[in-house]
Amino acid sequence: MAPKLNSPVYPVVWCDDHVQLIDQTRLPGEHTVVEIRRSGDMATAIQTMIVRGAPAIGVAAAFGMYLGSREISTSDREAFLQQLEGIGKTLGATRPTAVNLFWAVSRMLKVAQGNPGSVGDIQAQLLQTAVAIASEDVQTCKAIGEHGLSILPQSPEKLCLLTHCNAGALATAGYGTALGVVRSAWTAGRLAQVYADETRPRLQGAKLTAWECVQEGIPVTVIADGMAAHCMQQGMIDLVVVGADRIAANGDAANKIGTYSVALCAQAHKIPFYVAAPLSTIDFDLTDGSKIPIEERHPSELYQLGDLNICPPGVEFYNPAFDVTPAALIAGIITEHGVFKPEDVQSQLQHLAHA
Ligand SMILES: CSC[C@@H](O)[C@@H](O)C(=O)COP(=O)(O)O
Repeated sequence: MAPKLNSPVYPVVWCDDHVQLIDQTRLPGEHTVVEIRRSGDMATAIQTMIVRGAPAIGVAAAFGMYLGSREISTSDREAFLQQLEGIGKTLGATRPTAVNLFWAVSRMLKVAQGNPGSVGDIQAQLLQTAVAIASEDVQTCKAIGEHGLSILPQSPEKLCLLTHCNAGALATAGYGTALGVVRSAWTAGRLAQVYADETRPRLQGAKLTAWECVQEGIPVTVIADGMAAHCMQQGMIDLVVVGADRIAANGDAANKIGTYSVALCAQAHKIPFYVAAPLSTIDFDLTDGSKIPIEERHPSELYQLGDLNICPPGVEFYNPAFDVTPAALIAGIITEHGVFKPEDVQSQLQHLAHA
């Protein structure tokens, strides 16, 4: 049996002089930690989804920037900053949808540009900033979890909550966004059951959300994505909470492919549909969700199940990794600053955004 990972789970950890990533491509069967010492390896780890989930990608990219800063050999400040920008571009080219990646790279670049000291001083401040981004993210997730308690429907019965993909500790620096709400509801004694959509094609729900719930002793039922509507029709779901990869200024939210269908089903059954995400996931530069870049991934994610090729030769594939749920379907966005109607996100939160 695979060794138990430490609980709570921290998927991106700074360790003396390198980063340790939990290899999420191998969970739940194997609990492997990958050591990352170079920015190029961090870019590959993000692209291949060893580390995944919007806030976790942001934290990983921040450490990638620091690792990259150590690879630059010049002591000339301007040349250093220019090369650092190039490293930011390499990291930014890995996954286009999660805005936390660009947010973290931009915060790291601003720190470097704003430091008038030597290259050594800048490198030291970059490491401090990456560590701060990671620890802030855990605190942010805990605040999201706390605010999430306020959206739980008042009922003498314990609640059944449905989620899609994995927005848990693994997808953040720790604790999770949507699963942060689940954890808080569980601790408060308000939760009966989590329904986890398996989340084709990569099965983050069946593999990662289910694994996290089992680690915490939270009752979890995995369903195939196509079963969510049926479960809602049967009255089995009280509430839907999902994460997000990028939220536009008007409250439209991109999340794992299939989230939009869940939101439509929830609307049809009058079940509240919430998005839980930190401020770093809101892209105030995009007026609406149609402008969110949607990553397309390799078709093998669709036709390969383990070593098995499940489709006949000659088939074409389309594999968008995310979809956009229109703000009109979202009851509220749970952030570290409270719960907001999608239409209020810009007016209430833009002034708080850092980078
Ligand atoms: C707190 S994580 C929110 C989202 O990043 C999550 O729901 C999701 O869609 C992750 O997609 P992934 O492709 O696994 O990186």
